[in-house]
Amino acid sequence: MVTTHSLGFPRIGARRELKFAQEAFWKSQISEEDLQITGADLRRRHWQNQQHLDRVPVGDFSFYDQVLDMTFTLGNLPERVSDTGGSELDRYFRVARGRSGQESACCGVQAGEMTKWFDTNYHYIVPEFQQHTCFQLNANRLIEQITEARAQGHSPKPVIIGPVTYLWLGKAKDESDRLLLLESLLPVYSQLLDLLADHGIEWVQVDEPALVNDLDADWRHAFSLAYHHLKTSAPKLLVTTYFGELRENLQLACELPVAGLHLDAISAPQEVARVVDWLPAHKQLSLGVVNGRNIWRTDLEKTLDWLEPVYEKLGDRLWLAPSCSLLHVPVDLASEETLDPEIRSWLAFAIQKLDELNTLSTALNHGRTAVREQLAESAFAVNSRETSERVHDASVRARIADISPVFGQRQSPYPDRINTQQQKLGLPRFPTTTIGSFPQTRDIRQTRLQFRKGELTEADYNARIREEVRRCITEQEALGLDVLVHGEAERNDMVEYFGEQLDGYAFSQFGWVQSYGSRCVKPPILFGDISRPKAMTVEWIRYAQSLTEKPLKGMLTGPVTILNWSFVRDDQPRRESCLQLALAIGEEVLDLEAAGVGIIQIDEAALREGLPLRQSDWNNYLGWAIDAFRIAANGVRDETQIHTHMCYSEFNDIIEAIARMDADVITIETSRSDMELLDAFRGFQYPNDIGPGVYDIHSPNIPDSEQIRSLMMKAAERIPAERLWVNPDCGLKTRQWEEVLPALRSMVAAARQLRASV
Ligand SMILES: Nc1nc2c(c(=O)[nH]1)N[C@@H](CNc1ccc(C(=O)N[C@@H](CCC(=O)N[C@@H](CCC(=O)N[C@@H](CCC(=O)O)C(=O)O)C(=O)O)C(=O)O)cc1)CN2
Ligand code: MET
Ligand SMILES: [Zn+2]
Repeated sequence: MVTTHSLGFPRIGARRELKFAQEAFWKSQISEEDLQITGADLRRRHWQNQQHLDRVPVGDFSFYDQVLDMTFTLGNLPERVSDTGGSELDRYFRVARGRSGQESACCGVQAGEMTKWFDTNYHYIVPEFQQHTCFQLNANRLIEQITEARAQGHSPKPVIIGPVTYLWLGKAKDESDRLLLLESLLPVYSQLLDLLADHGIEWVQVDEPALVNDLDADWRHAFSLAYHHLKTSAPKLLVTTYFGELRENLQLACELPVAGLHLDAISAPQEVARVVDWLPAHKQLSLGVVNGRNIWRTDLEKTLDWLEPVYEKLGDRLWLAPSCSLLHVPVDLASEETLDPEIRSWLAFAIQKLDELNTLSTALNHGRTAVREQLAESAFAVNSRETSERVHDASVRARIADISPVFGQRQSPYPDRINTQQQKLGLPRFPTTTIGSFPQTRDIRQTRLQFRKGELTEADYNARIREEVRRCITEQEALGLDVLVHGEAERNDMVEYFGEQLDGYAFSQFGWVQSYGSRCVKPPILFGDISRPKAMTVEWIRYAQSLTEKPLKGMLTGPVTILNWSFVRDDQPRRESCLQLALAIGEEVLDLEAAGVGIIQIDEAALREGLPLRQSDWNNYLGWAIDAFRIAANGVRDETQIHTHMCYSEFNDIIEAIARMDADVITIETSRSDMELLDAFRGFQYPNDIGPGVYDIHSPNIPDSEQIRSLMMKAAERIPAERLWVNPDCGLKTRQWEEVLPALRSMVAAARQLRASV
């Protein structure tokens, strides 16, 4: 018999129950106990959703982030929170979100750095290390949840992040070599595993996705070392890898002295056969056969075609699971009532994916006839999608075939056109601007909800959003900002908003996926060839410009980001979909220009995140991704200034690609890294203008002007002052007006001081 399990389940809740509880707790509207009750309810429900599995994951639930949970389990709290009072949960959220000086009688606490979880849109809190970091086991959370799962009749399989990946994900704050900490980390893992054994745990899932990355000899050695150290522990270890191919680490992974290995058969299908051959006969092999990163139904028959021979070879040693944790997909398709029925029939969310898993295991255990109906349904859906006329659009294909290199070429090189732009715009030195969005207040979201429910007419909705745009312009003028934005009040999300307006896209009602903490996204579903039926943003931008004499920056999301933050087609290369998006956004850029918008920002927030995990695949990706941006952006006249924005980007290794975008101004995240990121720009002599983010918008901390000024001074050591802009790290939509106004006041004040002194 095959064993079924899952690597993790979405924790936010089908109706985002966790999000609402977290946010209420942070606002002191509910107690810690209330929040704990919501957590327990969600765990109960999610284990129920997974009850057909032979083993359910325990420890995948989190009040903020599973990496931060591991940091607490290992007693690796940053020193700055250790004596800040309150309960453990208070300290936990303090690392996650920071604490402002205003909030406590004492002092502010800086939030932990947040960064992307591999190539996903999930963000984790980066573990912090120092040369003398000591680890100390705190297993309460895990043990309690194991007890909880058992009491509910489940067979728990604790999930932890493995020691090597834990170090890999973190950062040494003192430049020491974090790998040296492995020696002191391993005894704590041993202790944890022993404790789990004492609690009768048979299998532990140890996540080691670092194995799908490029590893140097030291990191590879760390894997052998770690698992030789842990091999004497009592529970059996299932080392899980996902998100990519093992490649040169395949043998290493197979030879680790553990009882089982999980391979992501969706992103590494061609490695299945090799692993089946290599894996020593006493080990279990878990295969991730249902895609945990997208929402398409699995072609069950095709999967069985290759899986049955594997089962014949492995017999009981075979386990089946989704390719990775289901954290990256929405919970339940059954809630979706407004999706087009044809498109809906092509989809599977987390619960449906587990059903598919169940069908596959039944087919292996009892033969295909035992699940004849399910297989027929799957085949029907797959066929319907393959042959649907809604997927293919000949005119889009024709436009793609017409693309030529001139599409991506500005009329003149940057040094020439920047002069034209400066003459036209007349901006001061250190121009101030924002990244686009202003607070998405409860009021705006309620308004949108009412409109969606039909309680508000389109005219009324538009009037209310216009009011919000007006307020936003008034506030920016009062602040004295130099380049204004309309504030994005009309957008639910910077990607979903465009998805809703483009042909070739569908969108869900409840398809929420956690992005970080309590923040979720509803990735739109790119199912067919993309085209733009009509202008998407022009009316809003034109309206905003009509309210001010100051230059207004039009705001678009770029093709690469729309692609990376959508659920995308698996029936054509990503490159193809991206070029189609580029043509659509390019049309919008030209419409904005024609409407008299002199500055256009095209956000490519997710460009870096889409970078393949393996460096040898970068050039290919960067080639088409940067081409797509250029096609979208560069059809404008010299006097039109193109901005782009990227967040959480480590630029060092892709700076040349970024330069090739040829945007006139790039605004980037840097503040949490203390302008360190700018070293990339210094080394390469990045030619164009740069706005290094001067304050972290993800934290409620309000910066003072001195902090900002000193950051800008650091920036000026690296970039010529005349090329610097002053702006926050990212959009302000997640903040409150009460936070935004004083922060921007500090920012404008800092810019004025700089103009006087530098
Ligand atoms: N797609 C995407 N990925 C991204 C980012 C991004 O902006 N977009 N930014 C980076 C950081 N990630 C982020 C992800 C989400 C949010 C965010 O603010 N999300 C909102 C939801 C945005 C949204 O779609 N809102 C809808 C629906 C809002 C809603 O919840 N409505 C309520 C009713 C209103 C209420 O009572 O609040 C309901 O439907 O029940 C709208 O505005 O229309 C949230 O979680 O709160 C921010 C940053 C990286 N990845
Ligand atoms: N223009 C967008 C905003 O300001 C860019 C955000 S990047 C995640 O919200
Ligand atoms: Zn951003």
